[in-house]
Amino acid sequence: MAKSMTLLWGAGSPPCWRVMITLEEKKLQGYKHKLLSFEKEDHKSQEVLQINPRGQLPAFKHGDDIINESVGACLYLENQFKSQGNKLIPDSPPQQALMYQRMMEGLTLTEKLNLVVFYDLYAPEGERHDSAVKRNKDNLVAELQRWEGYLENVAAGSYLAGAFSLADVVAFPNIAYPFRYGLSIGRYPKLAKYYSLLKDRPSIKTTWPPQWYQIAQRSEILKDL
Ligand SMILES: N[C@@H](CCC(=O)N[C@@H](CS)C(=O)NCC(=O)O)C(=O)O
Repeated sequence: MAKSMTLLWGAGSPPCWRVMITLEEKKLQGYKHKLLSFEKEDHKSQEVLQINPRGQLPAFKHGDDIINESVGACLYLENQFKSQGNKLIPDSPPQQALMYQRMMEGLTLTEKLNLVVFYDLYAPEGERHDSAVKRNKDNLVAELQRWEGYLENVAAGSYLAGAFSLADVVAFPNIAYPFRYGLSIGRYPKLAKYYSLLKDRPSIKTTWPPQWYQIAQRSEILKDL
């Protein structure tokens, strides 16, 4: 079954990582995959555009069915392979509600993080403002503190919505990311604990971005948050 799946991915991309974690959790090893380079603009190649006309990664298909949006792909895989591997959507209404809530909030975290880390990419020279940099940083601090608060209320050794779920699949890459950019363990102890709980989970360890092994910390851009 996995053999009929193709994933074009970029190393360190949180959306790609989500899909890869889900494929591992659902025991779908053996899917075709190709690591592409953002630096070489591989994501704008015909090979990607044929699957993802936005020229973004992930580009994912199962047979002839294309589902590129990372959260959509995770939901698709869970729904298609419900009884295979780990169950990623809880049944009980309160846990399911919390799971969907945190899963979708994970996208807000992505957005706020990207606005700080990739500001220079989004705003061309001449259109950059110190006030925007400050506002984006303040928004990210508020968002990270919100997640710190969520984890404050989570039982020790537990995940975002009870058992490991799609909420963790979607949010974890965006929690790992800030630490790679120097986020303070001291100021965000709950996030740091959650990060260290999940980093050794087999599905996460196996899919760890290859270049992160070479350079553990990319920069210190988030160290003062
Ligand atoms: N909403 C998409 C976002 C995908 C996305 O932003 N991918 C980035 C890599 S992290 C990308 O390909 N960026 C290159 C570009 O937009 O040109 C998803 O969640 O799958």
